Amino acid sequence: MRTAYSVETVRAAERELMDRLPDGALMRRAAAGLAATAVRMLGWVYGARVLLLVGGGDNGGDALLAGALLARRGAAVTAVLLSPDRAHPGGLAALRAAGGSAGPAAAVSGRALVADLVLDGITGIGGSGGLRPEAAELLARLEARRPGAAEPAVLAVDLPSGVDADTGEVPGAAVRATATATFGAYKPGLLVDPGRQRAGTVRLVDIGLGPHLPPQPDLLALQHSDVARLLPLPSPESDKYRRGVVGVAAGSARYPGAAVLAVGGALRGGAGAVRYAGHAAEGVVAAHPETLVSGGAPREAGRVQSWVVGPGLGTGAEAERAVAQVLEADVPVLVDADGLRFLDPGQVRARRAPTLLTPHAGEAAALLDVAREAVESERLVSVRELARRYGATVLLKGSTTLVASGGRPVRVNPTGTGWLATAGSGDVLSGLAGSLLAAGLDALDAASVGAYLHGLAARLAPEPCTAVEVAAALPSAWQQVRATAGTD
Ligand SMILES: NC(=O)C1=CN([C@@H]2O[C@H](COP(=O)(O)OP(=O)(O)OC[C@H]3O[C@@H](n4cnc5c(N)ncnc54)[C@H](OP(=O)(O)O)[C@@H]3O)[C@@H](O)[C@H]2O)[C@@H](O)CC1
Ligand SMILES: Nc1ncnc2c1ncn2[C@@H]1O[C@H](COP(=O)(O)OP(=O)(O)O)[C@@H](O)[C@H]1O
Ligand SMILES: [K+]
Repeated sequence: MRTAYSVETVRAAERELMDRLPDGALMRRAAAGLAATAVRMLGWVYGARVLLLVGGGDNGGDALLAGALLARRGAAVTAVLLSPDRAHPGGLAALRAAGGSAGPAAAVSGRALVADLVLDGITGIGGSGGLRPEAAELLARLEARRPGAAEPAVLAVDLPSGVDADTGEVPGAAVRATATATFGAYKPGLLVDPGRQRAGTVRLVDIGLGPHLPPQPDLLALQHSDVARLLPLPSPESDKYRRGVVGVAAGSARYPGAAVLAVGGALRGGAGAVRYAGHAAEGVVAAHPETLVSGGAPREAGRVQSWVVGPGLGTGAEAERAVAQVLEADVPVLVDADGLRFLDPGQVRARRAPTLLTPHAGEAAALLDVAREAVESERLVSVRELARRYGATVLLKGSTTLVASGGRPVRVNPTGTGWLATAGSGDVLSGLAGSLLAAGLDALDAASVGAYLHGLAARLAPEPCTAVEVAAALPSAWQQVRATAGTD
C-alpha cells in the first residue's frame, strides 16, 4: 500500500523527529537523498552542469545542500536565488565552500541557465498559490531555450513548485519535473492530477519520519498484494447464489451496448450470477448467454445481492422509475451515468445499505452544480464533497480515479491509463464494481478493486483497446494480481 500524508501531518511528524535529532540533521538527510537521486538521473557527476532554483525557505535549503554535495564531486553548480536575502544561510555557505556559485535571478545570464540537470527548490510544502511572477518568469526563461538545445532533466525537491501539496491543484505557473524526490512521505498532490502530471517519476527519500506518522494516511493507493487479499474467491461450499448475484439495470432500446458492456464487466467481477433487467435483453443474451435476463423493471427481476443502475438507461420516466426501484432495495447499489441524473441527496443518505456513485468529471460537476473544469482541477476536494453530500461512497473517474467514503482515507487508483478513455469502458467498470459488491466487498473496496483491475486490464488489452477488449482482459488482470501479489 502506498500512503500519502497532508502537509499538516508531515509537519507534526517532522517536529517530533526534529526534537530528537541534532540541528540540521533532517535537512542533511533530505539533501543526501536528493543528491543521490540527482546522480542517478545524470548518470555521471564530474563536469555535469547543475542549476539550482532556490526559493527563500527550507526547500531552497535542501537544493543548496544537495548542490554542495554535487559540487564536491566535481559538478559545476550554479544557484539562482529568488529571494537572495532569505536564501538558507547554511546551504548557501556550504555551496560556496564546495566551489559552487550563487546569484540573484535578475543577474543570471541566459548562458548560466543552460544545464544538464535543474533542481527545483523554489517552494515545497510551504508554497501556496501559483508561482509568483519572478519565479514564473525564471521558469519561462528556462523553457525558452535556444532552438535545438537539449532539454535539461528537472528534479523537483519534495514536490514540483507551484503544485498544491495537499490537493494536487495547479492554480497557476508550476514546474514540470522529470522526477521528484519527496521526503519522509508522499504528499497527496504527487498522486492526484493535475499535480501528478507535473511530478514525473516520484522517489520517496527515507528521512526517518515513518514512526512519527499516524496509522491513518490522508490518501492511499492499493498495490497488487492489497488487491489480491480483497479478491472474492470461491470456497468448496460455494454455489452461484452464495458467490453473490448482481443485478444490472442498464441499456435501452437506443443504447443496448451499454447493457452488454456492463454485464460483460459484471460477469468478470467475482459474483456467481448476473441478472439483467431492461430493454436490451436480446443483445445481452446474444453477447453473454449465461445472463439471467428479464425484459421488465428491476423490481420484477428476482433476488440480487447488489444492483448496478444507469449505464445507457436514458433519461425518461421509465429510467427514473428503474433508479427509484433500485434505490428502494435494501442491497448495495451502484449508480452510474444516466442514473446519476435522478439522485436526491436526502434519499441516498437515508438508505441503510451502501450506495456507490461513479460519476466522471462532467457528471460530478452536474451533481455539485459547478463547472466541469472546477472538478478536474480540484478532484480531491470534489470527490470528498460528493461523498459528504450524498452520504455515499463516490468513485470519481478520469485521469486520476479517486474513491472517497466517509472519514476513511481517499483511495487513488494507480493503474489508470489514458487508453481507458474509450467509449463504453465506464460501463464495464460499473458492472465490475457492482459484481464485487454482490460478492461481499464493502463499497470502498469494491470501487477501488474494480478501478484497479479495470486499469490493469486496459494495460494488458491490445493497444489501442476497445471497451469489449478491456472486459475480455479482466481475467488476465485478476490472474496477474493473484500471481504477483507479495512481489510488489
Ligand atoms: N517536512 C519535513 O520533514 C522536511 C522538510 N524539508 C524541506 O522543507 C520544505 C518546507 O520548507 P518551508 O517550510 O521553509 O517552506 P518552502 O516549501 O521552502 O516554501 C516557503 C518559501 O517559498 C516562498 N513561497 C511561498 N509560496 C510561493 C509562491 N507561490 N511562489 C513563490 N514563492 C513562494 C515563501 O515566501 P514567503 O511567503 O515567505 O515570502 C518562502 O520563501 C519541504 O518542502 C522540504 O523541502 C527538509 O529539509 C527536511 C524534512
Ligand atoms: N485520461 C484518462 N486516464 C485514465 N483513465 C481515464 C482517462 N479518461 C477516462 N478514463 C477512464 O475511462 C473510463 C471512462 O468512463 P466513462 O467516462 O463513464 O465513459 P463511458 O461512458 O464511455 O463508458 C473511466 O474508468 C475513467 O476513469
Ligand atoms: K520544489
